[in-house]
Amino acid sequence: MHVDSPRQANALLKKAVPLMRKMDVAPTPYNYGIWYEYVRQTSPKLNQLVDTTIGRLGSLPSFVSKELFHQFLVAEEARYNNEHKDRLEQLVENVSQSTTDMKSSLKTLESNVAKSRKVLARADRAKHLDKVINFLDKGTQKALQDADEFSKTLSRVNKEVSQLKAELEEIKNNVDLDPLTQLLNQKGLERQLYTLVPSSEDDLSVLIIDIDHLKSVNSNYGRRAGTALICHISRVLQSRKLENATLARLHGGTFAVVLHEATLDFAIEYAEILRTHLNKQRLKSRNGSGILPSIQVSIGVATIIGQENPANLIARANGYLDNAKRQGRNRTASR
Ligand SMILES: Nc1nc2c(ncn2[C@@H]2O[C@H](COP(=O)(O)OP(=O)(O)OP(=O)(O)O)[C@@H](O)[C@H]2O)c(=O)[nH]1
Repeated sequence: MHVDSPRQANALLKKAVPLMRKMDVAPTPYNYGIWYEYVRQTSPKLNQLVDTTIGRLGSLPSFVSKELFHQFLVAEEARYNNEHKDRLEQLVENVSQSTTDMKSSLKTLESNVAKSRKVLARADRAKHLDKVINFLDKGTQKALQDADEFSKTLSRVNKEVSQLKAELEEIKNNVDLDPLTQLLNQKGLERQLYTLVPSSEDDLSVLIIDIDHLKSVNSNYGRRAGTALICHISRVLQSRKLENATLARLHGGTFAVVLHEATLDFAIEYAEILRTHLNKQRLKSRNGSGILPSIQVSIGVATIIGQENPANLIARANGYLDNAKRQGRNRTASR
């Protein structure tokens, strides 16, 4: 997957958004995703499909962009990872082997039946009846065994295919989620922001919250304690979530909170409430290495300016977070 720098993303969005407006395309995450990749010219096939659809229908209906999104964007990230590919290849190999065995077994039975028929057609058939019955009995027993084996293989394969389908479906649904906390991941957050920005009126604020000295927590108390700390903060953020807010874990110990209809002053106040609440919490380490120091986080807060694009807004909040770290950590900065 390619990751564009904020500058590149900005330039691409400047091309994509006017096109979307011209086509009267709704500002949904799917549409942003598709038109972003369209102007980026990531896949000639995608561009060709978009052009053909617009040529035929005069626009790109949302069900088409949703399908293209799953086909071209999700597919790239999630659909067929190597593990799934290997499992599918193994399945096809198993079915193919079983089918060959079954075919050869049926052929043998067919030839046994033909031979028996010939014997029964002879004048002295009475002499050979026992032999023929035995012969046919053995042949059918063998075919039944093989058919049973084949049917077992088929149901194994069927079960495995259903499981693969379910796993792929889950990957598709979770492509925007952070597996550790089930909050949105960075990509999910960006998609959300693309839908929120057009309707915001200078009142969309972003908090980037980063755990202070997570590296030391990992080395002093073990990585499990560090991960437990990440999960704990995620739970605190969820329990203190404001209505209409969006939460994400961007990476490691870094979270984002998007506040809709929140001025900069309000967002700073809310950031301070979260930070001081976290300061009062202590986590106990399970491996007996003691109680972790009080939770400290640094927070960068930015409020959207005019038609600022999401990547820029996040980059500004990250810049303010760096300022909070430089000024000594465990504080909120908005400049
Ligand atoms: N336990 C745990 N650690 C993680 C996880 N993801 C990333 N990390 C680690 O978290 C640490 C984050 O370090 P930084 O943010 O660079 O620095 P820091 O020690 O938190 O220091 P400051 O952010 O400057 O206060 C790195 O050592 C990562 O390896 C995770 O899921 N669990």
